[in-house]
Amino acid sequence: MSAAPAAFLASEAVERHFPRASLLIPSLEAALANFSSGAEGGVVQPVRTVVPVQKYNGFLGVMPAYSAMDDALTTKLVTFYEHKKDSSVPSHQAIVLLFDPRNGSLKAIMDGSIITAKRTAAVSAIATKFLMPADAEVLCILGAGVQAYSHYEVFIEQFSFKEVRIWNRTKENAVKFARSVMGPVQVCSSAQEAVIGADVIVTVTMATMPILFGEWLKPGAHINAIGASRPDWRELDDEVMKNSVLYVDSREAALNESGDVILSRAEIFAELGEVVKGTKPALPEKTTVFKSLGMAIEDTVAAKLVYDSWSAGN
Ligand SMILES: NC(=O)c1ccc[n+]([C@@H]2O[C@H](COP(=O)([O-])OP(=O)(O)OC[C@H]3O[C@@H](n4cnc5c(N)ncnc54)[C@H](O)[C@@H]3O)[C@@H](O)[C@H]2O)c1
Ligand SMILES: O=C(O)[C@@H]1CCCCN1
Repeated sequence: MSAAPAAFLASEAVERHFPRASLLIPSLEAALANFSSGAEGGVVQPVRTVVPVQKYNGFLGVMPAYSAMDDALTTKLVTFYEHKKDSSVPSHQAIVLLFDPRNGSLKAIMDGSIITAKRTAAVSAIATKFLMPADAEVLCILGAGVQAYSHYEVFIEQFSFKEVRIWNRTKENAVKFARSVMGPVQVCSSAQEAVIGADVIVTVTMATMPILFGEWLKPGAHINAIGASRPDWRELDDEVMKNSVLYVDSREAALNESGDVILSRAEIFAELGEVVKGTKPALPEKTTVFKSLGMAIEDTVAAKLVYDSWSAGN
């Protein structure tokens, strides 16, 4: 006897079954809370394995996870390469493999790029909901790549900012961003100009050295720090890290992978899942950083959502 062949869900199918990042927010909140509940949360998720491909400035990440609550077993394979300006391929490419947890059979292979873009932005939206200052008016995005777009989409849907600003190292991509999204976006010529007075800041760059400096920050601002996922990479300077209350997705991952956390020696206050559960407070009146490394369990719940919708024939 052999298992039924695995389904292949290309990016169009994933997009069709996962059209909006916000659809995932309830299951992501549950997954974050379960992850931060230890053994009783039923999440098994080792820190990802990352293989450097030094010759080409690239990395291969392997991200397995099992959620007992969702009864879902996946692994994501993701490559991330420092972008060559003339490169025609995206800097991040991914697939997610979904297994039948009862017998180990492979059920589906699906595009992982859309899942990565949307689940990351949805988790940042969750962090922002808890940690942004009351009456936040100004959103600032540093970076104009894939994650900038996915964050913009879910943030505009979930919150009501009066002003959105963007800065990018290559200004023409910031201009392109401002022209292609639905609402008004102000293109800034420097990161400092974009950050000063901002209430919520999203850093979504491939920077390896700080691009956000503490001296620019409005007290009480909330920062979602999405890039710099290597132990020697930074997006935030020491002043940001030391003068903010630091939330992370996973303590273990942050202490292994985040240059911003490791090199600044900043103290981790809480995992986001602990805030969702209510065992650690959200402190929206303080300046807060949510350092996101990205967790396999987020891909697991996203892949389950896509697969369940697809197999129901929606
Ligand atoms: N935390 C998570 O869960 C998660 C998930 C996916 C991606 N990421 C990270 O988010 C970041 C953005 O990912 P993406 O898919 O949007 O990448 P992308 O390649 O689409 O965009 C990268 C952006 O960074 C800018 N950039 C590149 N090098 C820079 C530098 N040295 N200084 C300043 N800006 C620079 C580029 O101009 C571009 O706007 C990456 O660091 C990526 O690894 C995190
Ligand atoms: O969680 C993720 O999917 C990404 C992969 C690339 C590095 C940063 N984190």
